[in-house]
Amino acid sequence: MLTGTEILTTAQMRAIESAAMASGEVTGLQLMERAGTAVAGQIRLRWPKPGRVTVLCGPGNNGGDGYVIARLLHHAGWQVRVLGMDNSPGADAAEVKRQWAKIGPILPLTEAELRRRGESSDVYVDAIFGTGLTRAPQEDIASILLHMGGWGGDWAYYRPRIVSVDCPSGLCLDSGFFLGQSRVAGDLELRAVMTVAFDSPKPGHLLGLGPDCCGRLVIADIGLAHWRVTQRREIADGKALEVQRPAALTADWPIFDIPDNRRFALAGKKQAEWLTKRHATSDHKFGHGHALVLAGGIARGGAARLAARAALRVGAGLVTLAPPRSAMIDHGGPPDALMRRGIDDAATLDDLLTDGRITALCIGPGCGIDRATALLPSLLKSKRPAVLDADALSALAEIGLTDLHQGCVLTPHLGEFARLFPDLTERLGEKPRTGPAYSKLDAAREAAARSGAVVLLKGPDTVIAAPDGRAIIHSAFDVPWLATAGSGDVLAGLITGLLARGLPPLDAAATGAWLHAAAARRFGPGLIADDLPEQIPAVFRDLRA
Ligand SMILES: NC(=O)C1=CN([C@@H]2O[C@H](COP(=O)(O)OP(=O)(O)OC[C@H]3O[C@@H](n4cnc5c(N)ncnc54)[C@H](O)[C@@H]3O)[C@@H](O)[C@H]2O)[C@@H](O)CC1
Ligand SMILES: [K+]
Repeated sequence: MLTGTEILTTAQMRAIESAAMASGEVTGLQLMERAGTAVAGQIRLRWPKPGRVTVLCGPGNNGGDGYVIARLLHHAGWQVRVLGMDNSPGADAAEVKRQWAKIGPILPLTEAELRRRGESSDVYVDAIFGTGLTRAPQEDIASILLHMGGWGGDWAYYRPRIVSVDCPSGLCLDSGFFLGQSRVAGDLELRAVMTVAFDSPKPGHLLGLGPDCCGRLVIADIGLAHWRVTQRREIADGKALEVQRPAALTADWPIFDIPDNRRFALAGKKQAEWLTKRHATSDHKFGHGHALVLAGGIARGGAARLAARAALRVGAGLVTLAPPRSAMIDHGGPPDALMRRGIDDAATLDDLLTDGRITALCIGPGCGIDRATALLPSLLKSKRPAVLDADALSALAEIGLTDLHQGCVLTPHLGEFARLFPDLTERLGEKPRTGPAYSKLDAAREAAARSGAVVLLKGPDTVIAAPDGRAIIHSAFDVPWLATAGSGDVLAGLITGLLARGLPPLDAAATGAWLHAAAARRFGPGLIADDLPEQIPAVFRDLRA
């Protein structure tokens, strides 16, 4: 598989930091100095004219970064006010706290102090909690965070400039949820205009409420790459994660600014590029695969035709639409490039699947649950790569997961996922109280391991997981207009077309998700699902340019 950008859990990040410090080549204090320097540098880049800044420092090393930032901004001419805690932090944070104390006072970290009249600031640096958050904030800190959360709801046209160090405090960086708060967005999550995190993105920057609350995400290199590479082989579960991001960057949505100008490789995008350039092993249409899309009865044609059209557009050599014979007339609409074949029952499907040139199947969109239930056993028995979507997922919830195989891609939204994996959904719905909180990534991985299939769990934060533990996060919070009727049918068709062309299931799912969002991004608001397949040629053309 082509590699994308690695993301690290908080435990993995700690392991890398420990390895770096144990090597004797770098100290914790140096890392803290680099982290603080990166944040102060980003603040000065964004707001070159020194102003008034309040730095809120928590009890641990995140707070330590805050004291470094306070000192550096002070030396750069900013008027700095520091709010901190009366605790004994670790040696590194204690040292930078001492250094700050020689420059200025440390006022109490309380809501009253934060709100003191006449003390408003141009920028607030949130260095309260980072990767060390283990439980919901309490008392004074909870009320500060709640107060700052109230500064920036969705409809606030002026967001005070909160810059978060590593993450908005209270956010669990493994799950993207705020500990002690509901998983649904409210008005009280702390929303930063910019978050500067270190070395690699964490799952919480990309999942759940993270993308909205982090604001612009800057990943600062603090010199840990060497240990990341060596530790990668040793990371306990050995499972690399990858991340994709929108190609078109929009302000205040996740952006990865890499100080050393490394390019972030995008798993799905790289594969899409490869698809546009690859030399087919054969110029014959069968060299590009043959996808079979099982359709439903009368008046259910649209969904399957959307999927079939997407499979054609993504480059499957042939696509056959297979409704029951009685509904053939209803499925006669465009595109004319589609072939049609009536399939009434499992025996006819068995017959058809003796043709080895059919390289991928799609079942679910507009299929009807009864028909999906009747045809699924034949489809699964054929061991052919297949996308199971919509009605096929409901059917699967009835007949069980036992016959799934590695060539299957399940594409549930959260509701369908709940029918298939009720226990995982229940865990995903619980209020997160302790970190690391159970995440969408955990749920998708468990579902893939349990079912033996690739699971693509939809949403603006789509998670794609394979049974062997590999996982990909595809964040597309910038295209809310993709949530439109029929959009999922198109995604199923894109993945089917890519499977038909021979992509392995995890790659096909990741590339399909990437193309799907890229098509929506290229069209813009006002999109209906019919527009999506029509954008695919333009997306491919852009990739070739
Ligand atoms: N470890 C390192 O080498 C580096 C760490 N860095 C910074 O250090 C941060 C991690 O530091 P820490 O591990 O000290 O953790 P944090 O500073 O994120 O957490 C602070 C401390 O608060 C305690 N705590 C957790 N939840 C709490 C709650 N609800 N109420 C009260 N106390 C709570 C924890 O036990 C922890 O000791 C990173 O996010 C990053 O900002 C950077 O300086 C770069 C280098
Ligand atoms: K923070």
